[in-house]
Amino acid sequence: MIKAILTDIEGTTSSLSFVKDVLFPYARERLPGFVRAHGDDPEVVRLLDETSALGGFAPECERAIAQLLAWIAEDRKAPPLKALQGMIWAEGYRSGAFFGHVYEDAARKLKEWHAAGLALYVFSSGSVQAQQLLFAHTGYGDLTPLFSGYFDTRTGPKQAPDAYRAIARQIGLEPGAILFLSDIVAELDAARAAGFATRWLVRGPARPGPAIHPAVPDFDAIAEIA
Ligand SMILES: CSCCC(=O)C(=O)COP(=O)(O)O
Ligand SMILES: [Mg+2]
Repeated sequence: MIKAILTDIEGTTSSLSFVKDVLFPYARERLPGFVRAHGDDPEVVRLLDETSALGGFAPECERAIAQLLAWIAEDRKAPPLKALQGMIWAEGYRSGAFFGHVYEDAARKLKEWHAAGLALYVFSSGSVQAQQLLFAHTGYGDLTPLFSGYFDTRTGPKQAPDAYRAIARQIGLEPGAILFLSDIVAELDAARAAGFATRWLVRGPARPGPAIHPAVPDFDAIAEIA
């Protein structure tokens, strides 16, 4: 019996286009200026040091900026990049430059599932701060009260079964009691290998895929949960 739902964001609760065409360019344009302006912020210094360590070079601000921009270009889900993007998006949400996009069916079903007693969690490559910002600033209001917790790649890569095992331990449920929702089959494979139930979100035209992950066009089609 499903007791908790763990959901991906990009392509699942929210559109690919919002992340790729709104959030990513906003952070890319502001990242060099943000890092230079916050060079004495201990958290930014820590993230730049982590960038240098991951990149294999001695700590140096301009070198770290170049590394971060290279990771953006290849959409590398490096934790210090994702953390800095979240810090930059905070200003975008605060100033009203954009809202957090959430599909209508996702917002409605998340509210229904929460009201029915299911525990809701998020697992995204975006930092926990970025996840909370997105759900706090949606067109359907602040959805953060619906969620019991957030996980990012500091728990582990989304395509690694161990990340889902760690999440199940932290949630305190057997993996089989957790349903994972994602648009990416490799993520669903990892969750399934850890024992999670899965649904494959295929928003837009239907695509052939593995029967082990039932395909659904939206959250309304996940009817048997609640
Ligand atoms: C928290 S919104 C930004 C999502 C993000 O940064 C990203 O890389 C996409 O991650 P997801 O795991 O949600 O596909
Ligand atoms: Mg996704």
